Amino acid sequence: MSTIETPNSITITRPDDWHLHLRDGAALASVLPHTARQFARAIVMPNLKPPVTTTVAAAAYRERILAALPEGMSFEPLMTLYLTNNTDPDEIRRAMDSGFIHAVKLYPAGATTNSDAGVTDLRNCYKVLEVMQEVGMPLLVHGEVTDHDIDLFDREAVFIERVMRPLRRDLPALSIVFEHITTKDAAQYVAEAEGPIAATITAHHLLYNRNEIFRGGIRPHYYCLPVLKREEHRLALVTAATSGDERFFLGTDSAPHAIGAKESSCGCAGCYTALHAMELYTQAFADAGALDKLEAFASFNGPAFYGLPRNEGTVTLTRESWTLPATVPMGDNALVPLNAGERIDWKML
Ligand SMILES: NC(=O)N[C@@H](CC(=O)O)C(=O)O
Ligand SMILES: [Zn+2]
Ligand SMILES: [Zn+2]
Repeated sequence: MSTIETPNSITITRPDDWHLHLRDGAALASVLPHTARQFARAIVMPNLKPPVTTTVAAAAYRERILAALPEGMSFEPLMTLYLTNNTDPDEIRRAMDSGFIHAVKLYPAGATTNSDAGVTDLRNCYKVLEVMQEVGMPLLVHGEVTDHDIDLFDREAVFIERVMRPLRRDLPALSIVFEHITTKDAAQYVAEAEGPIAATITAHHLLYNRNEIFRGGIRPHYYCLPVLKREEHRLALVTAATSGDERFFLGTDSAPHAIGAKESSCGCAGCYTALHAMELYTQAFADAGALDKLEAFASFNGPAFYGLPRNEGTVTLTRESWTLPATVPMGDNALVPLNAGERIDWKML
């Protein structure tokens, strides 16, 4: 696997997205080609309504994804199950045996979009987590506490102390991905922890701090959860992503919401980056003078953690300015991508 790198062009092994929302139905059909153009595979989040809680439901969802894939495009959905207070330990064995389910997702109840069916107390799930540890099924974590007395910007740091440390003390061999980390606390925790732990990092958390949500007015398309943090946290994430540490890998958390659900008096959380994810990551790595570290982050570290082969083939990004559309179709509605109407400096061929 060779990396051909010049300041104006980079060719890397075809990357994967280790954290993605594809939704369902007409929305799925609209957004899937964007991801399939950029990535060979993606870990598909199970927070549908109702959530994907069984192997049977995940199999049906996987078929709907494959049926929505345009002719001539190749893409492999890596399915996940949504953990609830009532998940049956036997469901984990069925999921493992399926071969197409690669992880189980923990949403603390009320933490984010479609998390109402999530876990209210992780102690309800210990039998399930023990089976996951035994069979080698990774746990993916939306790492925020939801208690109302915790400041929104502290939710991830508090999660480390209250949930992550006790969980990993009790189940030290359970593989865990700390999803979409947003703080220096989480980056440091993952870098220093013992045992099988990794983290995904989004492009928007590498490029923006929380000022972006308020630049010249309130900008709902920059609102996601966990919310953008202070500059010192962004810098820590850039350091982690570009460090070469194989525990950190790419997960866009691209999260499509119809325009009206975002531009609202109570707008949904989620940034849509599936259209231009690799361009954004390349920008972040170029800004850090670390283009030589992009391939490991985007194409090697994720498969190594999940025990999957690296992809065949390559993609090339060149330094070429283009303008993001103002909107893109989403079923018979539309969504506003991150950076809508703005110029960006890299282009995937
Ligand atoms: N990241 C988000 O802000 N939103 C995600 C849910 C999630 O990943 O927490 C969504 O499904 O819309
Ligand atoms: Zn999340
Ligand atoms: Zn997500």
